[in-house]
Amino acid sequence: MVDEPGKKLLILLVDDVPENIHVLAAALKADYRIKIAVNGPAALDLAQRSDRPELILLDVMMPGMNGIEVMRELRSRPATKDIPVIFVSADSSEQSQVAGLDLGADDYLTKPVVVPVLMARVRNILQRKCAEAQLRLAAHVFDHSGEAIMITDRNNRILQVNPAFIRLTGYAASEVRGKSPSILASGKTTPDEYRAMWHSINETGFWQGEIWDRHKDGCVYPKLLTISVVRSVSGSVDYYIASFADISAQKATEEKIRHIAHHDPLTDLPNRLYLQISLKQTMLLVRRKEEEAAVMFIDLDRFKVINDSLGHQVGDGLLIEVAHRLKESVRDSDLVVRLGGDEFVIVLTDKNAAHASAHVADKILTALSKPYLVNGINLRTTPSIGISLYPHDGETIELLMKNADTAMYHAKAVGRNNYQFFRAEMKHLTNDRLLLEHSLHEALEKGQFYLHYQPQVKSENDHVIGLEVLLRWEHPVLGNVPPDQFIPVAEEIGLIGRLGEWVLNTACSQLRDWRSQGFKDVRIAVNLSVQQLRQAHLVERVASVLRANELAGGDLELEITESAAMLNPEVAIEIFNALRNIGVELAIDDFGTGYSSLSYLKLLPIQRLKLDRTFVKDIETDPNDAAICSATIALAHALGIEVVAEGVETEAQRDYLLHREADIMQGFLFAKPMPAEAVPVFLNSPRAV
Ligand SMILES: Nc1nc2c(ncn2[C@@H]2O[C@H](COP(=O)(O)O[C@H]3[C@@H](O)[C@H](n4cnc5c(=O)[nH]c(N)nc54)O[C@@H]3COP(=O)(O)O)[C@@H](O)[C@H]2O)c(=O)[nH]1
Repeated sequence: MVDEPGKKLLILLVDDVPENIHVLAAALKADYRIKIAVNGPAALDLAQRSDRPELILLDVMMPGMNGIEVMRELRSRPATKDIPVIFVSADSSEQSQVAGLDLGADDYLTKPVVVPVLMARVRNILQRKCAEAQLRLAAHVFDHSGEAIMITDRNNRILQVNPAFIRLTGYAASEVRGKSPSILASGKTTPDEYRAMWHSINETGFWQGEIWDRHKDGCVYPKLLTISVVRSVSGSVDYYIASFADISAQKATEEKIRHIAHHDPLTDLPNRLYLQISLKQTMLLVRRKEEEAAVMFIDLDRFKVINDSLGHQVGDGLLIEVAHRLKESVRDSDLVVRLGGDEFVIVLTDKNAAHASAHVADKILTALSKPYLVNGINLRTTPSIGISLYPHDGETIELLMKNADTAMYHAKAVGRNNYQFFRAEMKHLTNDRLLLEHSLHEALEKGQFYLHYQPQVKSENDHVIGLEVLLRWEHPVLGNVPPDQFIPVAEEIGLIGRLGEWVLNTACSQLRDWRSQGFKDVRIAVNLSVQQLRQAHLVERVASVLRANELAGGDLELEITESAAMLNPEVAIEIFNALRNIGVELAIDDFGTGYSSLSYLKLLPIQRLKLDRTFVKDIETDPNDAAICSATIALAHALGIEVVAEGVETEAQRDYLLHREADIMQGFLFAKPMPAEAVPVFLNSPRAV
């Protein structure tokens, strides 16, 4: 029975004498609702209805079923057994009062009733029942609460704990009773935090917050704890009531959300947002410790080419492995971030950040240049690294990042696969790169490209058997931009496909012209980029250009660099075979600078290997280069392939290569690349015959 505010309690009056009923009702009706029964069966019926009485005033002597029998019935029925009953009887003997109370009556009144006594007894019983009901409710809440509850005395010794406490902490009630709650402490919540907690409890009588406790099994867990003080009427502390819940799951969810917000989903490295937050803290810390910080901007060389030609899955796999190698190259305390795409940033601190970052950059260059195996495909990539130092190169995050980025562009511009520290004079470089990209986009439409042709001669007689087609770009402001500079950019911005097609069309149409002038025996050698190799319908396009210019397949040689062919050798073999089927000749360019698998090399249906000019250059002075040249020629011949030696500049080089039986030679010794109109003159010259 719990008091419902605003609703009067119901009392059932049971008496067979109307005058008695009248007296009782008159006394009670102002404060209570009244129901009346004039016999035992009617009383039992009313007592178990849904609108159950909170108290029954029961006459003992009634005809038929007397009060004692009614009482017995009430106590035997579950619905009525707890309803308080006051016997009202004319029998004032002690014996009869005891008998009534023994039966379970709550009180005994004798007739004639004295109204104030009646009122006081009724009030007392109802108040007691109400308090009992509230205690029962509180006990139920205590026992069944999902939150752990712990009651401690004024000395903060545990008095009572509920079942949820036992479940949550792992301790039985008997193990904690009489002990301090510090038995639950983990050591993770600091003394300062506890001091603040007690300050609030003592000052306000209340505290709520998160602390870390230790389960009996040793596990440390976070809990949300509420402590309130119970004071006596005089104001002194009687009890502390602590309730708490394990918030591990909530904390884990919060942590997961924080992690997602601060990390890159592909590599699980911290992201740009995290970098911003962390770099700010690093700068403060470095200042305090009088140290320095280095921001290293890392970009993978030609990543776009790999991604576009081998697909995003392979690109993603490569980025995951790069992230792993970067982590391996630095200390745990250093920060490795993926900004997006193929851009990574490392932040490290040191007394001498320049020295430390140079050391790390060397490690990264070595680690990232090692071969990768992604989805069964062997890959290679290299990084270009730009480094800015704090506070020397900038006092803000934006400036440090910008300067590291500029230094990275410089590293690309000076040949990739290296690192550069930021220098003020590099600033113009970023603008140059943007200008280059922008200019490249419109160069084709504006007719700024043209071709040069470099003769290839038969070693034994210097007869010109081919002309390598070399792309040139004359920009009105930038002047002559070397292909080494603009071709990688054209690849990165996705322009190389269109550009390559223009080269093929122009060169084939030029050969047709020369053919019509009577030059029947030279073929042209056109460079093909890795992205063109993956172009849809490449073979059909080549066939169609040849047809359009009335050329045979053998009039055209396609040169593919060793690294492009080995990027995905299976695909290269398939495309090469298709090109061979239309009669096109095939050469592997820059041989020796990439990483060839011999098992794949022998499967490629190629006619020529072009020995890179870096080996030819020092052929007379460097025994290693000489050995590579000899070995390459021997290998090619063993596979039935001809060798074109590139970059032959001196008679001595020529003699050496002739002696080693290089089949074809190309280089400034014979002719520099020349414009189309110079070619007929050269072909007609006595040397070229
Ligand atoms: N995908 C395409 N790549 C192309 C195309 N046109 C050129 N290229 C590639 O650009 C790289 C640089 O070429 P380039 O500056 O034209 O240099 C060529 C020759 O001028 C140079 N060479 C030739 N003989 C000598 C020599 O005796 N000494 C010397 N120092 N340099 C010499 O070599 C370059 C030709 O090299 P290769 O192609 O490896 O035979 C270069 O990688 C070109 O391939 C194009 O249309 N598409």
